[in-house]
Amino acid sequence: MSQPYLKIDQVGKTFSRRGVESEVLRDINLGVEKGQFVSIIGHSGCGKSTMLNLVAGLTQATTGGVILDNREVNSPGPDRAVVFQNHSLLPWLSVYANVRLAVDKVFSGAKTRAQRHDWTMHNLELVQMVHARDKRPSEISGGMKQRVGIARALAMEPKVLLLDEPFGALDALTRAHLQDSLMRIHGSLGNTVLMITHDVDEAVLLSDQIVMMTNGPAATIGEVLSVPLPRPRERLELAADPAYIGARESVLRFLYERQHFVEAA
Ligand SMILES: Nc1ncnc2c1ncn2[C@@H]1O[C@H](COP(=O)(O)OP(=O)(O)OP(=O)(O)O)[C@@H](O)[C@H]1O
Repeated sequence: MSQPYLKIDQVGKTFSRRGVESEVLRDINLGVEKGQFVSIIGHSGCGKSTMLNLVAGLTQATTGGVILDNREVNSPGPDRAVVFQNHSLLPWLSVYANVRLAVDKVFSGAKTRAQRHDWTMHNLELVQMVHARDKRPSEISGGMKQRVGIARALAMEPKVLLLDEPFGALDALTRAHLQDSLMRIHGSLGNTVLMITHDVDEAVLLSDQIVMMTNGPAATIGEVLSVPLPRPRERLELAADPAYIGARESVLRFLYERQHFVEAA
């Protein structure tokens, strides 16, 4: 059988701090096919960010490993671009320069200056941010900053886009706009995406698969739900769609019946 494009293989992660060991993840096995949009959902503190960081190469697995496109992941690299909840734009650079910096880093050998400029502008267009290209991050809204972060990540042409609650800090309307943008971009570019979210509707609307994590310590994947809704998806039409309602209910049942949130002591 052929390998999935992204494979998390029997991964376990134990942190050691001042001689105290805490097992955060155990026996994580997940395969993601090229072009799939996969969400990870689970209660706070179960280890979702740790899992994403392992794929990003920011954390090393204690056991098992991560394989992307037949190569083992051991360190961060431009083939895995991460967008965090709180934007990580450089405040002294313009919107354009923030994206251009990533473009120059990845494509300085492969594209000419003019091509790198065009590529930067193309990615700003994708997220509809060309109009603010000369602004600094402090001069634009939170939603706009996340758009720029997404443009910067897309501009690196990563093999997998890693989104750690990218819309978590935004108001509901801005969030909906950005979800629609992301769906449109995924629809046209076919990116492989791994996204952490706490929002059940967001997970169902955007995903092909929803990975549901059990509570920690030693959290693992409790269930993977396929979302069989055809694309392109329209949020208003889906609200009354039985398949959408069924998927939403499955995730809610998992989170609130099978895996109650227990507040850490
Ligand atoms: N570098 C670290 N050293 C020690 N413990 C860590 C480290 N990083 C994370 N942890 C612990 O691992 C557990 C899982 O954290 P993680 O941030 O992955 O969870 P999460 O599901 O993403 O949480 P949330 O939904 O609240 O963002 C937590 O108990 C956290 O304290």
